[in-house]
Amino acid sequence: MTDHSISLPSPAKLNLFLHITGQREDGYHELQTLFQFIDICDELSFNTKQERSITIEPAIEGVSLEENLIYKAAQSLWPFTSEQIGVHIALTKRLPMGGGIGGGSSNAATTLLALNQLWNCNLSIDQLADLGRDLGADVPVFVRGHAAFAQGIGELLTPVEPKAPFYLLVKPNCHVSTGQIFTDKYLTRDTPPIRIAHALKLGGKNDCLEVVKKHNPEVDEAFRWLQNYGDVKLTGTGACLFIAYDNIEDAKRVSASIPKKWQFWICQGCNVSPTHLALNQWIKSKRARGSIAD
Ligand SMILES: C[C@](O)(CO)[C@H](O)COP(=O)(O)OP(=O)(O)OC[C@H]1O[C@@H](n2ccc(N)nc2=O)[C@H](O)[C@@H]1O
Ligand SMILES: Nc1ncnc2c1ncn2[C@@H]1O[C@H](COP(=O)(O)OP(=O)(O)OP(=O)(O)O)[C@@H](O)[C@H]1O
Repeated sequence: MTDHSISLPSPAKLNLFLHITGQREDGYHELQTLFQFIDICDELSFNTKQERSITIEPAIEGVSLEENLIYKAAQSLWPFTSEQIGVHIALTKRLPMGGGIGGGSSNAATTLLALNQLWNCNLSIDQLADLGRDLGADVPVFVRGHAAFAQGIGELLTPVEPKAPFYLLVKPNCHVSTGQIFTDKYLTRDTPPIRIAHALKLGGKNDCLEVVKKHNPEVDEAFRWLQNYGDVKLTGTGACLFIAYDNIEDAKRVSASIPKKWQFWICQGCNVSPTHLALNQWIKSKRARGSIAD
């Protein structure tokens, strides 16, 4: 890595619970959720160039360049750059899309954090989180880079330190439409609000689960299979399901018999985002080379 290039991991997140406490006039839902990162990551490599263009390789199947959240995030920083700077971004995609683990939002946040450095935009984390909010409800937590209790429509974040167990994460073979879940008239929308201390101690449930299972029989099937092996949870609006284990061997034992049709990962919760750990390392070595004043 040089002053003109950086490679960063872009992690997934889990919603350890997700309560819907109401709905606003504009249709958006008021939530309470607990975000924790996990150590499965996409990888993004950024190389600046002396022409004003943003290129991404490889393209994501089914997503045009202009729709790619990486492109949108880079574009949102244009107003804070000089005319003659651009970027080429190499993407290694590992996170499944539409699984409720926030890969697109994470990629957007990683791009904001990287280009803020490489393009010398000098924006604060608050400013980057504000830009991120316009790209997706989950972008700000990835920008801030700490596990958080979220309220409002997901934008009011309080950093927290939940336990960081191992997780068995399973992806049923289907793609859940977030819009379809949030517009279902039978969605639970009146869970009473809880306090942070309660959330950390006792956790909660995912109010989307029943509606997600109803629209996606494959989630229902995977949920019933996993129920034999622990306390199964849905992340976001799915389709991914997870079980927490204190011991990695337990996760491995269950994973050995998972039906072949479902993808799975064994991972660990992280309360600090791997993106921030790598970025701080890069800033430190840049300082050591004398390129940034303390
Ligand atoms: C449910 C979560 O996964 C929890 O982490 C996220 O809040 C959803 O994140 P996302 O997919 O990035 O969501 P967005 O792209 O911002 O919104 C997708 C759609 O979900 C609905 N939506 C989203 C967030 C929210 N608090 N209320 C909503 O009703 C809206 O219909 C919106 O059009
Ligand atoms: N860089 C990107 N990576 C993944 N998806 C992207 C990206 N850019 C745009 N998208 C679009 O965003 C959609 C949602 O992607 P994402 O991986 O964030 O879903 P998700 O895991 O369900 O997230 P969430 O929990 O935020 O709902 C994808 O189906 C895709 O059409």
